Amino acid sequence: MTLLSATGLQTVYGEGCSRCIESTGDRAGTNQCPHCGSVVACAEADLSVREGEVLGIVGESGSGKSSLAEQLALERDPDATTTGMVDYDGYDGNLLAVDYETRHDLRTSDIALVHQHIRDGLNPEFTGGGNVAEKLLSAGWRSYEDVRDRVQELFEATEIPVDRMDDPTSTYSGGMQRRVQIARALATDPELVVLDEPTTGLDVSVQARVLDMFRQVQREEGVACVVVSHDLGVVRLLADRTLVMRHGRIVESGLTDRVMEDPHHEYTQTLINSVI
Ligand SMILES: Nc1ncnc2c1ncn2[C@@H]1O[C@H](COP(=O)(O)OP(=O)(O)OP(=O)(O)O)[C@@H](O)[C@H]1O
Repeated sequence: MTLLSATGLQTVYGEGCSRCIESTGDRAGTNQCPHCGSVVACAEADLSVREGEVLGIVGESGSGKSSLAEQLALERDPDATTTGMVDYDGYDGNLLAVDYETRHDLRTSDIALVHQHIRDGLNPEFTGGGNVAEKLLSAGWRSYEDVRDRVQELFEATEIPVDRMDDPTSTYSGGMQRRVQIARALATDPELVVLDEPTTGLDVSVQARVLDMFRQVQREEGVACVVVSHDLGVVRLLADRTLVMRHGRIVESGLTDRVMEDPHHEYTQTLINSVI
């Protein structure tokens, strides 16, 4: 069943003009409007995410992946530069237009974002356990025992040593901090997790372990996920379906195996050839 479906997602940085959309994108070969200089980070983006599925979004740096992901994770305030329609199972109307309180509730309980940069997602001065507990407290959990038990459960699931729970997050390794971000994202049993560049800043061997852990937890929990990465290997490992972005547009989409083995778009072929 479809959990989320989005149509016409668009983020423009700058004033924008009536010619921005026609003058940018894959055919134009740029995401910058030659008439007004605004950057069309993403436009005309339609996508859907089914319950429990992993959707990958891949593309080179600047192709608009994070801008799209931020919209899906309700990170951007709706304004003239961020438009589109998001239908979310169980909610009436456009999710991008909900009031502040509903947005806060959704982000606390239903839709979680794992930020690309660890500094954006965690407070380094809090303990690792505290960073996860904070999410539970903001969702209304009040019992100290329940919070502590849940944090311990999440530490175990994400393979963080439980005996480090009360140490400051700043003393954790990069891989452990990424795991704390994931534990925090999963804390309230969300239906959708958006992971933005989950391997940024991690050594290759640590990347593999974090991705394996995430794949296992994602399957066990049955949580739907949008994974954004410039790294085809990450998307190939995690995603059931994949979207390819270029110059702010989705240029190809399909089952991940099909996209990787029989890419239709010239740009996807180049991306794949560049890593073989
Ligand atoms: N706050 C901003 N102001 C102006 N332009 C921006 C802003 N944020 C992003 N952009 C531009 O929007 C375009 C898309 O950026 P975005 O971060 O969404 O791409 P990305 O594919 O996620 O790239 P990366 O992998 O490097 O994060 C880029 O050209 C970027 O320079």
